[in-house]
Amino acid sequence: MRSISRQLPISTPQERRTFLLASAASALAGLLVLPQAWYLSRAVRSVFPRADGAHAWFAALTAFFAVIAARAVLMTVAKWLSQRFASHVKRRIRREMVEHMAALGPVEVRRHPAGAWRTWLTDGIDGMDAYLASYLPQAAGSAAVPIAILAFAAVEDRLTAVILAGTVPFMVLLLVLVGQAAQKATDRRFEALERLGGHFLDVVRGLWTLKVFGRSRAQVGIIERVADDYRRTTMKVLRLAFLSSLVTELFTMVSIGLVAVSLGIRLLNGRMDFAAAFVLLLLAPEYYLPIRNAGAQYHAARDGAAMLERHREVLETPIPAVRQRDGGRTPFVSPQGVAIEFRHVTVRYPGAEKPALEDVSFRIGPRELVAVVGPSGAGKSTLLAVLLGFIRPESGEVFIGGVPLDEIDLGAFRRHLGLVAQEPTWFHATLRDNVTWNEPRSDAEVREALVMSGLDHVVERLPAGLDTELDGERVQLSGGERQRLALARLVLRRPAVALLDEPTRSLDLATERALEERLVPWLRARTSIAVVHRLSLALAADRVLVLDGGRLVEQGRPEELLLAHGYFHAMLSRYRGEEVLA
Ligand SMILES: Nc1ncnc2c1ncn2[C@@H]1O[C@H](COP(=O)(O)OP(=O)(O)OP(=O)(O)O)[C@@H](O)[C@H]1O
Repeated sequence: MRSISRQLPISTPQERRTFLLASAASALAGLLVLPQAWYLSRAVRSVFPRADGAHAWFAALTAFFAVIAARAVLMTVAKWLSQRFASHVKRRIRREMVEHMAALGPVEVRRHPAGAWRTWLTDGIDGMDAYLASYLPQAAGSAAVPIAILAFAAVEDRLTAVILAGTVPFMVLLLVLVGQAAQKATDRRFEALERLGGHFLDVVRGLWTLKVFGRSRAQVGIIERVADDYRRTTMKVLRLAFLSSLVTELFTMVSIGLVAVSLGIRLLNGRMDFAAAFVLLLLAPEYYLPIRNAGAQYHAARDGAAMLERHREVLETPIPAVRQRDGGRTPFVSPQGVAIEFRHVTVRYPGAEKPALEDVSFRIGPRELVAVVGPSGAGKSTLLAVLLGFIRPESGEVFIGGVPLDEIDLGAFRRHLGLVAQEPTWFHATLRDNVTWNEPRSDAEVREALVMSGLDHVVERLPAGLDTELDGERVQLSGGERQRLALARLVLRRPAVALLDEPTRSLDLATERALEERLVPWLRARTSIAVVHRLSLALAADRVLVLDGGRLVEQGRPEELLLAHGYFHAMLSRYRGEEVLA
């Protein structure tokens, strides 16, 4: 439980204010139980004959109801403030995680499965309510009530104070023991929930492959197993939650019983005033209430704490490329591009033995189209990831316009970049918004981009043309159409540096050739790097970089490389053979 209190998720003054107010209101509502019990005992005593008379009875009862009303108001205020605090913290945590996720970039983000991200950002954060809105404010204000009751008992009746003080350590010890077991169980349950999210996502994404390979049933079996694991861990958590409730309830009953017996005996012997005994008897359950609440809510609170741990882990993951995010240097980039230089760059993915790029050096200038070729896994996409700032080299340096990439204001540099990724994405919006990114563009500009990318033929076939909603249900784009959409985006952006990762992979040969004819002059008008498997674009490039096993094994003009009869020549011979077969 101490570990939870150490992780107060407060980071803004507003959150601190709301939390303190909520805790104060909750503590005050708790403390009012003292006058409440006091006035009730006076009212009850006044009913007996020879007591203070009707007037005192009425006054005590009025005060009792006034205190109850004040408590109700304070509890409502405390609840409202706690909810406000919870929604502030949840909103901030969600924003911080999404912002950090965006800053980490795709390479780092993939270190956690997509399903885990989904679980954290939806169920995980929403599941923090019990922790943030109930557990924390109550826990912060709860110490005040038992201390006040103990002090009151010490003044009124020493023996009751001794019983109250003496029983608490046992209850805390029992709770700590159950809590330790519950911590492991709740953490396992949270992990099972993450796994479940991941497997569901795998099935939805990979249904084609799973069906064709006859693995969909097996996958359903896996989901059943994971779901069963989640069910079992949830049941274990619930068992422990019931156990901790049972332990605290039992112990509380025994302790209250002890207080009642000691008070009763002395009352019978006439050694104690009725009102004093009655008020202490009323206060005894309130004394144990915070511990009972802690026991009952511990498992829910642990879920919130587990989510907070994930939040901290994500925020502590260092952002790969950018050493200085704000106030970085801005290289001069002209519309014709910028000089990009790799000097002895070696890149290793976390945990990988072999580097993905090894001692790679080259230089590209403005108005130059460079094709990067090489077998699968050679490090071509990694080269682009380095340039985009998604992964940081282990050694060596990258210079943009003479400025080291590490010192660059990456946000400003990325505004000059355009990218056609290997698997282009589309968003739930109209085709026009997908091409323009919602930026105001003239019809002529959009038209030019459509023609250049070959997307115009696709638009003609769509029911509402450019205003067709891409919703994934009625209108879906094929792989080649998505690629053309990405190219249209690139052309419309007019970047100084164009990066393309297999831009024509899903296109048929005729479409590819037609596209290249239009695209190559455009690419040559800026700094362009195109990763290609299909080598016709490489033949049209100003220069070719050949990667193999992470090393830059050849570079030069395509005609020079062909004459050298090296890697590129061999690749081209194979490629031509495949093309003839195709
Ligand atoms: N996120 C990653 N984590 C760990 N290793 C990775 C990661 N991405 C790529 N690799 C490894 O780095 C090496 C280079 O991968 P990269 O994707 O750059 O190759 P590529 O030349 O683009 O391949 P392809 O042509 O198949 O796309 C490969 O061995 C790959 O397994």
